[in-house]
Order: sequence, then structure tokens, then C-alpha cells
Amino acid sequence: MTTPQVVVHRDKELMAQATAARLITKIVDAQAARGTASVVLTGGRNGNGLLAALATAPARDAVDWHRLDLWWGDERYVPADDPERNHTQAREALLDSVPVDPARVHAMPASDGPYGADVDAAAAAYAAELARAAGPEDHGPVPRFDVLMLGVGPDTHVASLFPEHPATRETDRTVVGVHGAPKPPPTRISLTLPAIRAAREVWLLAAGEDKAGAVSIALGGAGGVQAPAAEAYGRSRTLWLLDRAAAAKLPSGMYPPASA
Ligand SMILES: O=C(O)[C@H](O)[C@@H](O)[C@H](O)[C@H](O)COP(=O)(O)O
Repeated sequence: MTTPQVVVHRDKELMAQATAARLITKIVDAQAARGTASVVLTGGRNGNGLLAALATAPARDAVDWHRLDLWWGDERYVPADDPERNHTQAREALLDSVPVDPARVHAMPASDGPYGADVDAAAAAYAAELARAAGPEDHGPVPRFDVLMLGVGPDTHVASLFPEHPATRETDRTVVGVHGAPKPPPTRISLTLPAIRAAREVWLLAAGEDKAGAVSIALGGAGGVQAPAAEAYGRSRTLWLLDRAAAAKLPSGMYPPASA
């Protein structure tokens, strides 16, 4: 387990812009070191806000978009062209604006795809795709992602792992179907906490006063079943990227003063 680092930015716009710059640098460094990089995207307002900031970042094209593997931490199990899809929203925010290699954009299956209504089979297929992408150096059934990003829900959920939900308790599988999610739509696919923790770095994004309670609970020692964000940590780094509003309930002194 890695001790969470906390960085607080003035507001959600600056948090998105700063995190976009941080992600560019991380990808560039990974590509320089290993010739490739792998990043796990997240849905939601903060996740898509980051992608939109990345699309207009001055250093955007320092990234070799063709040598980047993109995965998702979760997906809504709806038809492929449904605007509710995280993949659809990521394409609109960024992916349609940069020269990614389509073969390296690993979207999760859609409900009108080969698995139909069987979300558990769809989840197993994504787990198999991750396992195929893992190499001997990854020491496990998922690639050692350079950065795995997670939005944080007001109930402390991350990906589609909700408090006290069976998917959150999963300890063996890397990807599961989620039934009856409290955040609509109810049927989803999600990486599990063990898969999340395979990442080199886990970055948790939370902006807005509606996240202050979740941030305080997750960083205040709660367990991962009650507060999934509390146990979403990376192998070498766990980074909470907040704005002042989301940090408002943290103990004073827990982090340096917010950026300008
Ligand atoms: O599929 C999803 O809905 C997301 O992956 C979900 O985990 C999201 O990141 C959080 O709910 C935070 O969403 P907001 O940033 O919109 O609050």
C-alpha cells in the first residue's frame, strides 16, 4: 500500500489543466523509458474534464498518441452509440482529436455487442483482453498501467465499485459485471480493486463541494468495502488531485496550501 499524496488546486478548472499537464509528462516519460505507455481512463465530469483539458493542452502533442494503450476503469453497459458510454464521452472530449491507434483503444464491450445482455460474459472478455496484454514483467493478469485514473463519487465509489456492493468485495477476478449500481445506468462493467492496485500509479480526481465528504471519509481511514476510494492505491504512487472545495473537510495541515 502507498501512502496517499494530496495535491489541492484552486478550482476544478485549474485541477483539470494541471492534471492534464501532469499526465502528459507521465506519458512522455514512460514512452521515453519503455517506448510505450498505458493509461486507464475514467468516466464522469472530472474524468471527462481532464480529457477536455488534455485536448487543448499546449504540450498535448508531446505525447506519441500512436504508442499509447488506453483502457477504461469502468463502463456503462449500454449500446455502443449511447451518449452515456464513457468511451463515447472520451472520444468527444479527446480521442477524436488525437491520432491514437484504434487497435490500442481498448473500449469495454457494449450491450449491443457480441455478449448481448450478458454483462458478466462481457466483463470476462475484457479480463481476458487485459490478461493477453500483460507480459511476464507485469507479474499478473493485467498490464502494469502507468497511470490509472479514477473519479470519486460523493458516496466514495470509484470506477463502478460502490460501497458494500458485491463487485467491491471481489478479490479474485480483475473485471466484473455490476448489477444494480446506485448511479445510473444500473448495469456496468468495472475493474475490481485488485486490478486497480496493479497500476504503477493511481490518481483519484475529485472536485466540487459535493465530494468533500467522500474525500474526508476515504482519506480518514475508512475500509475499502465501506469506502472503495480508500483502498484504490497504486503500487508506487497514490495521488489525490483535488480542488479546494473537495478538500474542505480534510484536517488542516494534511496538505500544503492550495496552488495559486
Ligand atoms: O462511469 C462512471 O460514472 C464513472 O466512471 C464514475 O466512477 C465517476 O468517475 C464517478 O461517479 C465521479 O463522477 P463525477 O466526476 O461526474 O462526479
